[in-house]
Amino acid sequence: MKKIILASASPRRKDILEKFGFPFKIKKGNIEEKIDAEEKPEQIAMSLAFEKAIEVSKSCNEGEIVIAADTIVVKNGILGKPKNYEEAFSMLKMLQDDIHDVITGLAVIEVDTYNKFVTFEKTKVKMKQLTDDEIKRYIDTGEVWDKAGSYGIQGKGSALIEWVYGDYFNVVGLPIAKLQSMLSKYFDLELI
Ligand SMILES: Cc1cn([C@H]2C[C@H](O)[C@@H](COP(=O)(O)OP(=O)(O)OP(=O)(O)O)O2)c(=O)[nH]c1=O
Repeated sequence: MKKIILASASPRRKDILEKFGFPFKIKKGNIEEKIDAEEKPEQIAMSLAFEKAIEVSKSCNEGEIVIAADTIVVKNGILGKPKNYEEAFSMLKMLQDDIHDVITGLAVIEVDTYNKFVTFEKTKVKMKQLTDDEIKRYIDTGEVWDKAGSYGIQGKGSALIEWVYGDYFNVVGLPIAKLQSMLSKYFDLELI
């Protein structure tokens, strides 16, 4: 019986995968998320997801399948997690009243065969117009810190979003429909 290892410390990725009742374990690797500004955003998200999966697969056992993901927000460059208040403010100021892309890189590695698959999903998100005061009040909710682009669509950040075009779960951090297809097609693993 194959076992899924989710190479992630993100509670959101865990929540999404847990819905299926398929048993899995969590193992978090420790990679430094370096971004090469020369590369395309899709490539960056895939490389980071792949590095996370490789790192964790080194300490995995036979029969295990490692899943990793990396989510970035793209608008005039790549927006990761904010390091401080000013960064969170300037990200939200840039995102408000406009459309941006959320890209999640997804990597799956089978430990036995070393078969590897890497892909990405892209979702378009329209954030509504926000005053500086609204941005500040949102930062004060405290939910911006561990989120790419400084917002969480699944939390109070839902009130900032006008529309989403594409996979909502991709914005939250795990493109589950794509993952389900990948596991079924290449690893004979059925989530549903
Ligand atoms: C845009 C957006 C991002 N996010 C989150 C998803 C990711 O967890 C996070 C981006 O950081 P990531 O580096 O992708 O992931 P992580 O550090 O949280 O977890 P790990 O590397 O251990 O798997 O931003 C939301 O939760 N909601 C949103 O609306």
